[in-house]
Amino acid sequence: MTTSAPPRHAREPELAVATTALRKTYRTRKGRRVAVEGLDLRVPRGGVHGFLGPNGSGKTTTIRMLLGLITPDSGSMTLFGEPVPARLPAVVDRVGAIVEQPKFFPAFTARRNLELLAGAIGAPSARVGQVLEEVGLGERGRDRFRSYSLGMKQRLAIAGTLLKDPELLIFDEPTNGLDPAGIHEIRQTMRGLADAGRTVLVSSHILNEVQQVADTVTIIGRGRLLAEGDVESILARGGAEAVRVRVPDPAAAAEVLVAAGLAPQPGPPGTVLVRARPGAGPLDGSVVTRVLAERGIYLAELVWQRPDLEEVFLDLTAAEHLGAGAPHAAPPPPLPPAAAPRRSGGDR
Ligand SMILES: Nc1ncnc2c1ncn2[C@@H]1O[C@H](COP(=O)(O)OP(=O)(O)OP(=O)(O)O)[C@@H](O)[C@H]1O
Repeated sequence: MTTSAPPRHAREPELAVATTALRKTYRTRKGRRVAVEGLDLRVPRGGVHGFLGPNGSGKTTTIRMLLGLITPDSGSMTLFGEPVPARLPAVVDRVGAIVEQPKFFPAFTARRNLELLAGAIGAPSARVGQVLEEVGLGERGRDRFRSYSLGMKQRLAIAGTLLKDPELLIFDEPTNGLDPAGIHEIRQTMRGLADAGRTVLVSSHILNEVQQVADTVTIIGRGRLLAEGDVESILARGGAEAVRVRVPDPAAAAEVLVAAGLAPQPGPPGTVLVRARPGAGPLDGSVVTRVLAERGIYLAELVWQRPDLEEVFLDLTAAEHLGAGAPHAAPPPPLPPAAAPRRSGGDR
């Protein structure tokens, strides 16, 4: 840890989590492997913050450093404006985390498992019923753990993190191994926790999965920051919207569209994807229909396609490889001040 200069975020208590120039390398047989490289992470208080990046991009390493489980090589970190790990004992009760799967006794009921956990961590046993309700397991608390679905097991793990009533929850890949129904349950649970005023920091390598529930996100690649901000503005940076048109002869349609100054690409069979040329302003769907109709090509279907976070990530990493959009050369737009914009509703 650097100690010379005070960390830039140390007095930003509106941020639940902040890291500055965080770096971590691991010693391997082939030398040092950089896991996290100069990472600035800023998680506003309130809402769901997606911490996104492909496998091996440094998410778990960052989370483990925040929780004091491993030590950074350099850089600084704060939780609620308090420098960690130095002040971790002062803030640890405000943080609940799932980094590895907690162990529960299969033959005991969910309620009994949580009572044992509460006793072990010094949480009041009266919280057990409340946290079961909070994760939607109030009706199933008397069932044995082994009878639970994977989604319910994961919700029970989340219930365990709530026993001390923390303000910040950190979940590392909580939907790994879950089926769509389980993923839906966890998303709804995270949304509910955020809507109740908590901050949820959730990591995932499936960007689009978190896109549906996150208010703000940080996207990393190879340990470096690629983008941060609210989901809408990151999607807006992700390149032009496109329309997908279904036509009898996609090749003929593509020629017409090129001649009209548009940028067609092959789409799924029988379709063409059309984007505006870079710098040509937003795409106008009526122009697409008109230029094709003028040449006797009539659309069977026109569908707007918005970029998603996966596409934004691919664009960002492609730009990085070309050296055009190196992550620190063009800093991302700042996060909105204080709490992230809230979205109402459950699963999205
Ligand atoms: N204990 C370790 N020793 C050596 N290298 C490690 C160790 N832990 C992680 N790494 C390496 O550090 C890099 C970042 O790993 P990390 O687990 O933090 O990424 P991640 O984004 O959480 O990935 P995943 O989604 O697969 O968990 C990877 O290249 C990984 O192989």
